[in-house]
Amino acid sequence: MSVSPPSSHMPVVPADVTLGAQVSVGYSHAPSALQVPASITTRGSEEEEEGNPKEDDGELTEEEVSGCLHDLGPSATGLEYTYRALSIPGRNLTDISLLHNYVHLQRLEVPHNKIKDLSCVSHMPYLLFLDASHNEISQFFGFHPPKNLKEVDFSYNQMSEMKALSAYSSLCRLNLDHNSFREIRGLEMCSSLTHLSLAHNRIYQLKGLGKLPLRELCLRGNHIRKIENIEKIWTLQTLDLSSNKIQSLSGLQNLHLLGSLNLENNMVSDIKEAKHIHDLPLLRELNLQRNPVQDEADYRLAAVFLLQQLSLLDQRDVMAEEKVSAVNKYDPPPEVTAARDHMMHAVFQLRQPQVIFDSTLPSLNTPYPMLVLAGPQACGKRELAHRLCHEFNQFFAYGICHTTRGPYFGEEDGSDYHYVSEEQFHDMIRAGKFIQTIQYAGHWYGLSREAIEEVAREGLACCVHMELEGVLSLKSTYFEPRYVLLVPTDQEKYGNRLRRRALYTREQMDSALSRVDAYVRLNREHPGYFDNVITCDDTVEAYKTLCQVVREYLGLEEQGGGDGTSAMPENTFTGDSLKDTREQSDLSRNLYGKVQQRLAPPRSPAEVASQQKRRQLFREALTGKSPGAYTQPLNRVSLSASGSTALQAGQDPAPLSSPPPEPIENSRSPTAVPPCPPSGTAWGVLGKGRGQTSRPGTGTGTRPGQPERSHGLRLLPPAGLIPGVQSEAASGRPGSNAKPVLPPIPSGRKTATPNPTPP
Ligand SMILES: Nc1ncnc2c1ncn2[C@@H]1O[C@H](COP(=O)(O)OP(=O)(O)OP(=O)(O)O)[C@@H](O)[C@H]1O
Repeated sequence: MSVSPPSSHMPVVPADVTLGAQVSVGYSHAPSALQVPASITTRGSEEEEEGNPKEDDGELTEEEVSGCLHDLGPSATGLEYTYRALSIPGRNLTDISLLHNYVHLQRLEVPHNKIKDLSCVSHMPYLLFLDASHNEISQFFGFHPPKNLKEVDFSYNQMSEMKALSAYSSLCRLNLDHNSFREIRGLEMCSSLTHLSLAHNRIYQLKGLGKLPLRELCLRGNHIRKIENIEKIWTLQTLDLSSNKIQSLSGLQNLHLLGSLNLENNMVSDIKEAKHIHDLPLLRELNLQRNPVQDEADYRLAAVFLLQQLSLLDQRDVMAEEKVSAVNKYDPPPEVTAARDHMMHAVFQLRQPQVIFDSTLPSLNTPYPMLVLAGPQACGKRELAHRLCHEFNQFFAYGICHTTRGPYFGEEDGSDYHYVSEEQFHDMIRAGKFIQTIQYAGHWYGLSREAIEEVAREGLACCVHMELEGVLSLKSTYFEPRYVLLVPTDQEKYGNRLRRRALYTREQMDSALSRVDAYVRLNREHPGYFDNVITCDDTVEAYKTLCQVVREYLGLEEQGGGDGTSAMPENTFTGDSLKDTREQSDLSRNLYGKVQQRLAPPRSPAEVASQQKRRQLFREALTGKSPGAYTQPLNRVSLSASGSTALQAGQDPAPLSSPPPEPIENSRSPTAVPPCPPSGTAWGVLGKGRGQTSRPGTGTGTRPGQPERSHGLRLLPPAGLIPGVQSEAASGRPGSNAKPVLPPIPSGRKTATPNPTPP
């Protein structure tokens, strides 16, 4: 250990004499902790030795000091070794004036005494840390400022007024808890102040903090009603405003570094206040205990939802499951919405008497063909759907959804939508009428079974447009449409289109714009989720591409056709002759099959193999030895349909071998679909088409030369008439007798064909 050279003015006191066990190594020109006159420093011990203990008059003695010095090291000037810290807690000291001699002290701790006067600190220019808490000090910083003073604890004193601390530019931490301050002031120049605590004072207003570089601010237990004047304290990380009278969290929104906020025991009553701290990315801890907001139903879930960045709420960890539940409750992602939607409709359907939707039942071979145009609102998909259905009216018809929104100008009921009241819509949900629904921009939209069935009965593929959730929900059903995503890539153009419509609020437009990302993301993360993606910044271009895509689906290019109509030059069915009927049926069956095949999503090799196997089995059954074998598969098909119907009525399904009933006039009700007659002798039965209902995009009216379809029943040529029809047709629709004998396309779909003579 190096020792300072002895001074000529003042001898160094040997340690064992002056300071007992403490080592004396110091030297200074000014009196310091170590340069204590021996005569003084030994006084206490002499008195004790004489059995004359010093009276406790609250005056600090050299002896006490010598026993409480610590932290030996180089002085601030670096010229000598000194004790740099003095700690004398809880001695009932009232007078510490003696300490003015201890100029080298860097740390002074005199808590839990009865000190009123701290003027001795004026002589400690190197003081860095001062703890004078739990005393009786009434004067705020009543000493000349030690230039480098960094930390001061004046908590539990009797101070009531703050004064300017402009000379305390090094002050980092200031604890003024449990005093009687009413106002914060004088701190503006404390350019290093990072920690300030003024808990349990009488402060009624948040002010005087200017742009202090505070990282921690505690104002617990005051009378503050409003969070104000701290928006510029961008450095703030921890804020304790508990036990005040705060109602709103407004004023916190700019504190982007805030990580912990304690508002326990305040008057926050609305969880919506969380919006003010919603965007604070680093906020991890929030305490709102003992606020009226705690009484709100689902308070915690709502808070977790609004403040998903939190890891600790009301002193309880925020679990991952809580976050998931909260998000699913308040802003379910599309897949959750869709899953719920699907579950709801599945349950409501199950609760209804079983109905056979014969035209759209899933098929062993290919599913009912559908085309779904998906994309954000106003991307043009509705218009494209209409145009497509118009141009390709031999293949597609527009599936009319139901909605609770009112018609826009020019919209007619049954054209774009069926407009229904909210009550009607919910009645339909409860009646299990919908395949899927969506709540969008405050309105309900739903695709009903009947809407699809209506199109299917006409032998057409159903074309619908919908939002993402609709797609997700539809994917859970047995329908397997082709999905075409129409996505705007030019945000400005899309925004302009939304604006031009003058139908949407600002929020709706923002929401539509923001949803574009969801489509893009889904498409990126799940390649193949959509069968085609078409950019729709330019509607004309988008339509051209869509037509191209659809032609490819339909294989119309192969047939040398340009558009849908020209693709079928032979499409001249008159209905006059059996030959015509056969040819037309063959053609339309092929076309329909094509629509079906093309619109059905591609199958995996395993699926194809399985399908072939089933076909093979079916063929074997068809070419069986017994004469009845020919008709059995179809009978079985029809029986399964009618069996369901019979079961519903509490009857036994008809046995496979029993002769099928005569075809009956079809009613609109799918339950009325009769069992199929033996295919060798009878015709398949389809439900009633839309008849004369005018519908955009589908073409209306009866073709010249065709009989008016008054009964809504369509009979088709027996499958056996055309080579290969039986197996193809029959195998196509187990569980339904309708699909194998779908009507001719296009002309046959509008009218019933005459009942041909069975072979
Ligand atoms: N059954 C449904 N399922 C899912 N989404 C649907 C359904 N029916 C309609 N939608 C979609 O709901 C959104 C709102 O429909 P609406 O007709 O009110 O909007 P719009 O302003 O006319 O826009 P668009 O021109 O896209 O139809 C549209 O994106 C539409 O495609």
